[in-house]
This record gives sequence, C-alpha cells and structure tokens, in this order.
Amino acid sequence: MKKFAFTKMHALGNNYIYVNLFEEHIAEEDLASVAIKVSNVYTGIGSDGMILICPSTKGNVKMRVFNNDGSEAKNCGNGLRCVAKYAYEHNLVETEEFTIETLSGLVHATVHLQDKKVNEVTIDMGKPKLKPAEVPMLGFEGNSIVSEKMEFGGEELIGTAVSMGNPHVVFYVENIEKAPLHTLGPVVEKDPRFPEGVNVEFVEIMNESEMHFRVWERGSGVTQACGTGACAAVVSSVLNNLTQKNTPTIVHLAGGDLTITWKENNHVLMKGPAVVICDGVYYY
Ligand SMILES: N[C@H](CCC[C@H](N)C(=O)O)C(=O)O
Repeated sequence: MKKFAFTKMHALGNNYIYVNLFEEHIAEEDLASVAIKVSNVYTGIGSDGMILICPSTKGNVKMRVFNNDGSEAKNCGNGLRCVAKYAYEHNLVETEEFTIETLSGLVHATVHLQDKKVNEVTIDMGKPKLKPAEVPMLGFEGNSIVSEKMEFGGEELIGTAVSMGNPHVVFYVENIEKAPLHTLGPVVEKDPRFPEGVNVEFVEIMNESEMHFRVWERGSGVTQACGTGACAAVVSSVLNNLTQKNTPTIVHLAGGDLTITWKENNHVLMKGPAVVICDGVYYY
C-alpha cells in the first residue's frame, strides 16, 4: 500500500491537497489518477484538486497544480498563496520574500505575518497575456480579445479573454446571483475555440474599484474562488474601462475577498489569505 503525508489548505474556500515533494514521493505516472482520487469527497479526502510543492532549480520552490479531473494547470493564484504559506512555515524558505516556479514562469511571493504565522500573502502574478494565440483562443486576430461577440450554445455573449499563465474568459452580468455558472460554464469551458479549455468568469461591476465575481473553473467546475480568475477579471475590467489601472480593486468571490492591482508596470498583484485545514496521511 502506497501512502503520502498531505496538508489540506484553502484560500477563500478554494481548497487543495498539498503534498511536500521535498519529503514525499508520488510516481509521475500516478499524479493525474491520484489527483482525481484525493479530490473525491466520498472515497477520497475531498478537494478542488492536488498541488505539489517541489524542489526547484529556477526559484525557491516549484508549484504543480492538478485539477480534480486530473488535468495539470499552468498556474493557480489561490494555490500560490497557500504554497507560500506552507514554504515559509515549513522552513523551505528563510525569507519573507521569495520566488515560486510555476509551469507558466516564476512569480514573487511576500508573506504577511501575524504572531509568526502567515495569514496573508501577496503574489506578483507578472504580466497578463492578451494576444489570441497567448490565451489561447481561436477565431480572433489582433492584439487582444476585448468585448468581442461570442456565440455559445445558441446564446450571443460579449466576452474578454485574458491569460494569467492559464486561460480565462470574462463575461459581465447585471446580477451576479443570476450568473449562468452551471449552464454556460461547462459549455464555454469545452468550446473548441479554446484549444486548451478555459476558466469561465462572470463579473458584476459595483464601482470603479469593486466587483462581484463567480467562476466555473477548467477541470474543477464551480469553486469558491479563483485567484488567477480574479486577476483576469480585473485586467478585463480595466481593458473595458470599467475599473482603473494601478488601483487596488476589491474582488468579492463566493468564498471571500481578494485585493487585485494591475500596476502601471503591467504586473498584476494579488493579495489575500491562505489557511491550513488539516494534516494527514493518504493511502492508495
Ligand atoms: N482550474 C485552473 C487551475 C486552478 C486555478 C485557480 N484555482 C486559481 O486560484 O487561480 C486551470 O485549469 O487553469
């Protein structure tokens, strides 16, 4: 019987099973199936997926993200904050500022302490990618996809596409409580115009520095929060002249709030909490 120690953590309710590969081992060929198994709330632990904290030759630590369908993602904002908290509290890093390698590049993390524990983390998520080929999304030319007409399931929507290292498409609604998350989410996620799939966000603008936000995540479905999605939503809202650049913007997600700033240097800063739920041993 194979086993590994894990830590379950959440960031605004977006919860993952974290495995410290500095100490544990999971065979590469088992990763996708183990991610599916641990995520199952009935026969596993229950989570939105699995995140590995690995040694890195490019940064202080490396993060690998697996959705609950076993697919590997190139970035995860909520995961980065939890990885930063874990790395600091388990002495994988010695400073309050350090780097985390992801499949979409290196990010800078700053942990914020309260009674020597990490209660919030700021991640510099780097620059958004806006070109159709960078999202990626087929069927559009030019430098960006901003408020373009898109037809899904017979319905015409106006969407804005942004990559934060992973693909996002943002739609604006009048009332967030009526966002068609469960109906349109899965249809858009798997639309062939998104060759790598897509995370689907619905946003209700409240004012020029505040919005409501809900998400259907690629590979995980509806989650309580999506950090890269919140960043994409703020970038989209600036591009659509709905919010201001270089202004800390409050994103109200189902699980709580993030403060996102798309800075003049084009970097996106994300600040929010990270919480340890429990530690355990998983047998498979
Ligand atoms: N479902 C995402 C990965 C998790 C991202 C999200 N949980 C976040 O906090 O950014 C994808 O396949 O790109």
